Amino acid sequence: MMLRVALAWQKKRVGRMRMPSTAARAVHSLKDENCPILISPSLVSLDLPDIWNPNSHEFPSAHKCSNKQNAAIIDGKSMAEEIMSRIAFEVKRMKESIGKVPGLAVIMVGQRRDSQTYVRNKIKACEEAGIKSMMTELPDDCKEDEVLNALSRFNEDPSVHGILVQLPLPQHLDEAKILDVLSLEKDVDGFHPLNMGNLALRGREPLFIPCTPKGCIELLIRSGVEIMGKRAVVIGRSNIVGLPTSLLLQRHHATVSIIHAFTKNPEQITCEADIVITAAGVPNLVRGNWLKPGAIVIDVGTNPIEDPSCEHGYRLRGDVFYEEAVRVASLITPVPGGVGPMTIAMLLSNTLDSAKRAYDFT
Ligand SMILES: NC(=O)C1=CN([C@@H]2O[C@H](COP(=O)(O)OP(=O)(O)OC[C@H]3O[C@@H](n4cnc5c(N)ncnc54)[C@H](OP(=O)(O)O)[C@@H]3O)[C@@H](O)[C@H]2O)C=CC1
Ligand SMILES: Nc1nc(=O)c2c([nH]1)NC[C@@H]1CN(c3ccc(C(=O)N[C@@H](CCC(=O)O)C(=O)O)cc3)C=[N+]21
Repeated sequence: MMLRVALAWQKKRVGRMRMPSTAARAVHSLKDENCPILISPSLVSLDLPDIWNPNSHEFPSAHKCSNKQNAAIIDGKSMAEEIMSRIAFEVKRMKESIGKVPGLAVIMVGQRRDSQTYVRNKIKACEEAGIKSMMTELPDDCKEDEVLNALSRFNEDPSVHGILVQLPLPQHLDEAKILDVLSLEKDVDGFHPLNMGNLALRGREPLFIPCTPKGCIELLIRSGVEIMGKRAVVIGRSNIVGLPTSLLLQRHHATVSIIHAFTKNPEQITCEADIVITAAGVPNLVRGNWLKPGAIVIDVGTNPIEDPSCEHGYRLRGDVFYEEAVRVASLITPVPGGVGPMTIAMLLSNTLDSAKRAYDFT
């Protein structure tokens, strides 16, 4: 039987037809609620692991490989919707109380189709939450100075609280130089070297945690998974996903192994993991026999596979061979509908936090 891990109240929402968006719809129902938007604890509290004890996910002891689907599906889409509703509520409260709303600026260079889709999704999510969004689009062959100028304008604009430079940038642009210029206080992606460094250093706290890793942790915690003491494997070590995910898992006291393109026998390492987070960009890389029975699998991979029968001529596939993995794992995220929507929710959450910090609004 397929189980869906989602929040029960989501199904009970009323007034679906009248409100324009999911986020706006739930604003009314949240008026009296006073709980935090995200469940993951702040990094400061992680220095005191014994005070934090979430409900623990039970790992099945028996080997459960069969033809049946065993894993519960982590419903990232509805978890993200729930978070977005709370963000929309907070944005409304901010607007009513100080007459300001958070602002997110996006810089996009070039015409990559996947980047256009992601950016469009992010801007739509901002609209739904009442966050102001701005976008600068530059041509593929633009000069580095044009990007830096756009960045400086957003750095200085007090109505902008978050800046996102959509990656990857075209080859001729120096990504490191551009990210260095991004104001630390507006780095809602968490990619600035100081934010990344502070994520890595014990006793320090970054201003922002990168959205995809933060979304992965939030998915785990919302699904009742205890991370502390678990063996985790991260596949991929990129600056935007793999590396910060492994750092964040360590902050949560997991024992972390990192697999990359030069790792020998990755399946032997993955087989020992309680939690597997994949971000390799290789469709179907992780087969069912790479997984320990009962493992928890978070699939970040979002890989387009040509398919003329689909609306856009392609469909999305994760890094995990889903049909096999679902028979071995105990919990798994789908693609689409898993990490992707959560990444966007975390971006909006970081932008809201940034605006609250800028206006000293609690
Ligand atoms: N859902 C979401 O929110 C997001 C999804 N993504 C998706 O996640 C995936 C990864 O993205 P990103 O981190 O930017 O990708 P990168 O290409 O920057 O990094 C890929 C990483 O995977 C490693 N790798 C590549 N092939 C293999 C292999 N065969 N075995 C083991 N490791 C391998 C690489 O190793 P090495 O370092 O040795 O080269 C590298 O560290 C993509 O599918 C992307 O679309 C990305 C961001 C957000
Ligand atoms: N500065 C920067 N920050 C990023 O966070 C960043 C980036 N650059 N470059 C590219 C990657 C990729 N990424 C995704 C975001 C949402 C989905 C997402 O919403 N996916 C949907 C499907 C979307 C679709 O249908 O195409 C899902 O999985 O359900 C996917 C991928 C953020 N990235």
